[in-house]
Amino acid sequence: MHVDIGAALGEVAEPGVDEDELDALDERVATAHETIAAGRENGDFGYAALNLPEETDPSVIREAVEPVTDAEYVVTVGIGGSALGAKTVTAALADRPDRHVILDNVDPEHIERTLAALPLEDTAINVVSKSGTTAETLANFLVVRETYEDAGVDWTELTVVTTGESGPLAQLVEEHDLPRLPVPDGVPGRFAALSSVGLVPAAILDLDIEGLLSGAGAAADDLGPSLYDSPAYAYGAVCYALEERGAGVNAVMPYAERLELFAEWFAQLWAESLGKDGRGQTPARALGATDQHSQLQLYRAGPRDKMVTVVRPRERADVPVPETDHDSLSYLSGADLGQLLDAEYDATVASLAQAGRPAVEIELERLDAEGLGELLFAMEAATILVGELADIETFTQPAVEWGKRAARGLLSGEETEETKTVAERPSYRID
Ligand SMILES: O=P(O)(O)OC[C@H]1O[C@](O)(CO)[C@@H](O)[C@@H]1O
Repeated sequence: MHVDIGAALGEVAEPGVDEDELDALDERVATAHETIAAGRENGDFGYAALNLPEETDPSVIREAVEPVTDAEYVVTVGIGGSALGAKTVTAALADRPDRHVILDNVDPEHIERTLAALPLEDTAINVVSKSGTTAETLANFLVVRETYEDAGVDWTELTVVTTGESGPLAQLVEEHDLPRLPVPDGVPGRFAALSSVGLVPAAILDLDIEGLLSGAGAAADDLGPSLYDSPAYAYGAVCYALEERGAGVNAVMPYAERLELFAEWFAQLWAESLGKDGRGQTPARALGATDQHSQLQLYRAGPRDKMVTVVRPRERADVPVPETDHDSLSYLSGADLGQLLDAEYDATVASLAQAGRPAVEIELERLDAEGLGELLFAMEAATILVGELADIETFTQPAVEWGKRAARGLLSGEETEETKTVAERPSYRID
């Protein structure tokens, strides 16, 4: 994996990072790296996530899912970090990503329609919750369980659970003697893709989870005291510097359909880790080349409040564009779709630079298990670095708790501070 920051430098972009500022940043990266390395060494909360490539044992995951590896489909019941990593991995690596169905919302129509379309007897159930208490996950699991029971399908034979040792989900595991995989200690959900939290569906679909972990391990080896030698830190440091200079939005635009969900996974990682103390870049999800035809106008001619992160694999499938005798289409003849997509990528980066808008390029040799592992790990390390440079608490998400308490209170009918505030919330209806 390599990172190209050329289109984010000060002589090209506004906001931009001047080369002499990079040296000053690099000194701070060296200090931050020391903290990160010490945190990894001690297995400290959050930093421990960067030890997962070594500590995750794929054979343990394969053993736990062995009873369900002949399932045609797998349905994941989880939300946030307990779903995004898993769906990113199968979307990127599976030949048939449709075999992995995700229930990471509680929309009744969607749940009903999704379950109705699944051959339940041939669908494994992957339930994931670090806390074991998340309302959406537990509600969906109860609905899934009842749906299987109503269909006369023994869900206990098809279920694998990843959760902690306590909580209602752990109790269900005990009650029904379900196979349980642990959540890694000291790792926030959004940083847990490289563990059983993110790898169970990939193992059930027999994807290369070993390659994924070794790719992540290679990225871990790249971490060092200088941004000039570590693509992950270079990405993080430049994002931090651009945010400091007004780029409050980070539009993540992979040029590969198989990486569309990567942008969704990144959005949680970036927002929930760095959205603190009144700061934090807003991650915007886009897809190249599709969103050139929807968002690029804004990225190139809108407010100078954003940066664009483009991602591409260099190796692509070969789908030639058929010859045609239309002169106006002669420029397409002989090309293949991959060449067209890469031309679009290069043109978009150049068009942003030409308009003085900052962009950072992330390139993988190829989008295989190793490449994806490297990318996921590098983005986690970049996030942790930004947290160090911004001096914020990267690994918690206190701001999400109020809403959870309010929703729980509304459902239980309990009158709480939160439910009172909900009842009194501002309203100015226009019908
Ligand atoms: O894995 P759990 O505990 O069900 O939490 C799911 C998600 O909810 C959050 O806690 C936010 O509400 C995320 O940080 C987490 O990834």
